[in-house]
Amino acid sequence: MTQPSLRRMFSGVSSALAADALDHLDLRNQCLDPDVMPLAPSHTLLGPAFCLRAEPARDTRPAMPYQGLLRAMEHVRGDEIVVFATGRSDAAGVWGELITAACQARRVAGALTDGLIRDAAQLARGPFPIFSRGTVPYDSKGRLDVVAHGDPVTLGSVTIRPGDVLIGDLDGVTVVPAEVAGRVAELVAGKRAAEDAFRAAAAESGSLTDAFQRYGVL
Ligand SMILES: O=C([O-])CC(=O)C(=O)O
Ligand SMILES: [Mg+2]
Repeated sequence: MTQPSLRRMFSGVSSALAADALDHLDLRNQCLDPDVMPLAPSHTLLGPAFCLRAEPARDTRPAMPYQGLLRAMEHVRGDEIVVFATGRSDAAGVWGELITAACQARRVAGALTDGLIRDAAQLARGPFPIFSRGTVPYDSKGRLDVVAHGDPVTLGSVTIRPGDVLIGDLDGVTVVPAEVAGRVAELVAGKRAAEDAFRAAAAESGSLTDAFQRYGVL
């Protein structure tokens, strides 16, 4: 799916609205763990996933460090979001300002990891959206090696396949499987209209019960 069509389908759609639509399709396990959060409140994600996976390094003093990472990052395309699966590792900051600089030049749409990042002060001031569990100053060299890219990855209990649509904001990250993206966009439009009507009614009457009886959403 191209970014312009994704933008058209999901413009302004929150992770919560997307999760509600997925609930409707009985896809009830599509949100990442709640500790995966944006580095800055302005950091939001919308785009297809580019997946890579890291494992604990075999060699703490590698002669040729970063090889898997460098190889993988040659394949990421503009508009994609790099999904860096680490098995929720605390071993190293797998993302930083140098990787970000290259990604910005390629117009990559953002980065997401179930691990940790570093260079947070610079990155929090920048526009490139980054979601992670937190920060640590350690380098990945000799700690975590990228061992695969282009394959599905699992973050916590949620599987992300290349091309699945990621919607992230301050609430967290919702993963929309690519094959239901069109249906989710339709359901979101309906829920959004109902929420708008609910909000107006609730603001006027102050009664949640009344608004819920009229519009059937919350
Ligand atoms: O060295 C790394 O893997 C991450 C990093 O600090 C950067 O991208 O600046
Ligand atoms: Mg750095």
